[in-house]
Amino acid sequence: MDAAHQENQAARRPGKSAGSTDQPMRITVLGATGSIGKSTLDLIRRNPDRFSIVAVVAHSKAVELADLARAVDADCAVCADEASGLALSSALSGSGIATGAGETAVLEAVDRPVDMVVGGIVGSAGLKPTLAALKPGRILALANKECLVSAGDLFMRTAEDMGVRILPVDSEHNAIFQVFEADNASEVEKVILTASGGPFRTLSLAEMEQVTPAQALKHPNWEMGRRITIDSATLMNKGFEVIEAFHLFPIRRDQLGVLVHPQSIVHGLVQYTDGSLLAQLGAPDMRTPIARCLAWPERMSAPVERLDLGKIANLTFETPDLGRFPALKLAMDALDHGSVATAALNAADEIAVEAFLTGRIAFLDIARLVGETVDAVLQQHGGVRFAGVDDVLAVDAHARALAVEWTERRAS
Ligand SMILES: NC(=O)C1=CN([C@@H]2O[C@H](COP(=O)(O)OP(=O)(O)OC[C@H]3O[C@@H](n4cnc5c(N)ncnc54)[C@H](OP(=O)(O)O)[C@@H]3O)[C@@H](O)[C@H]2O)C=CC1
Ligand SMILES: CC(=O)[C@@H](O)[C@H](O)COP(=O)(O)O
Ligand SMILES: [Mn+2]
Repeated sequence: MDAAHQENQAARRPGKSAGSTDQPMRITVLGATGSIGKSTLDLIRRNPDRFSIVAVVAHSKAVELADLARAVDADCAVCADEASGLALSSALSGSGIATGAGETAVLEAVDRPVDMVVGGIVGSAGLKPTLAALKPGRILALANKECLVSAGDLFMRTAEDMGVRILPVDSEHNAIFQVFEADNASEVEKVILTASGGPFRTLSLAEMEQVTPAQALKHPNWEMGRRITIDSATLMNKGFEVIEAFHLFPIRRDQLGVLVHPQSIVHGLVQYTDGSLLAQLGAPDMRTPIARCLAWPERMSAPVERLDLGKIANLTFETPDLGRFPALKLAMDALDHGSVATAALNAADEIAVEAFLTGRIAFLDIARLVGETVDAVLQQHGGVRFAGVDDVLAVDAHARALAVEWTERRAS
């Protein structure tokens, strides 16, 4: 390559991104000890000039959080669990890293000035801190999909009021984000989320009656936390993702579709009125969508496997079977019923997944429990409109109580 060509190439290279300004981009990571949190911190550690970590937040894994905080030289580390505060402060004593524990400490950590917050807490426990992260001038890289399932309208309204840009971390939504042409939104016909189908994709309902937590925790393609892994096995995760997509993109409910794609290589697709179907492909490694968010609107290098499509050879697609995977239908129906139903859906599912993992209910009971709980909550709170987070948490608490009763009846 001659010098003039090199100069030309360099001139075409984008100079700065949200993360490559003169000052490093300041980031807070919620759910730092989880699968999303650790993938995020891995990318950040590889780019110390580009990013600096302000706060890392977890629930109770104090020692692990302390190690991560040291590794990225965070300003502060916080456990949401009050009782883990002592373990955290001793693990970080002498490090110069500030520590805290409990809900107020989490909200104070979220309040520290940053450019981006990565929302990687699991479940509706993430709702308050992630809502609190919505402050003017920030970007929210959102993985915690339960925020949108529990409180999508409220969450998106707050983000809009605050002028916060939400970048989707969830692989399907990140894929769609990458191929969704905002300028041609009115020409979008369909948005398609792919689903691996989970470990029980080919099992009959009778066979699924017998499956164990250990089998359900073996996702065919992704390494993830326990809750989302079980949700993938029931396809509730895909139902949540339909709700998530409805809130994230300017589309109607009837434009959303799900396609089972066992290889998890094609993550999401957008179909346009001219017949074009645009897709994003990548190895099943969350560092690709996370990197897309961290570097947005540019790109950055990510240490993920490169696809060799010649070797992969076959990409296959199937229509989801709602008879064998009723959780997907429950979620789509909940979206049609509105906010109360989706909040109850998430809360009931959190209880159901935990009950399954601890051997108190069977795998197929998850959808039974969730369906009956959503119906019962709708009967009582059907017409409620969420004005604030406390309204959401009231429905969430009611659904949890009913779901616990369901589990107890099952066990007796
Ligand atoms: N893993 C993945 O590949 C993907 C995940 N997502 C979504 O991202 C979110 C995180 O998933 P994942 O990383 O797999 O989950 P993990 O179970 O691996 O991690 C959950 C994280 O949340 C923290 N946490 C739990 N409860 C609280 C709380 N009350 N306050 C503060 N922190 C809390 C945990 O802390 P501690 O370790 O101390 O308990 C941990 O850091 C979920 O919403 C999931 O649906 C979306 C797409 C892909
Ligand atoms: C990695 C990710 O985004 C998960 O949400 C993943 O999609 C789960 O796999 P399923 O497609 O099996 O739900
Ligand atoms: Mn996903």
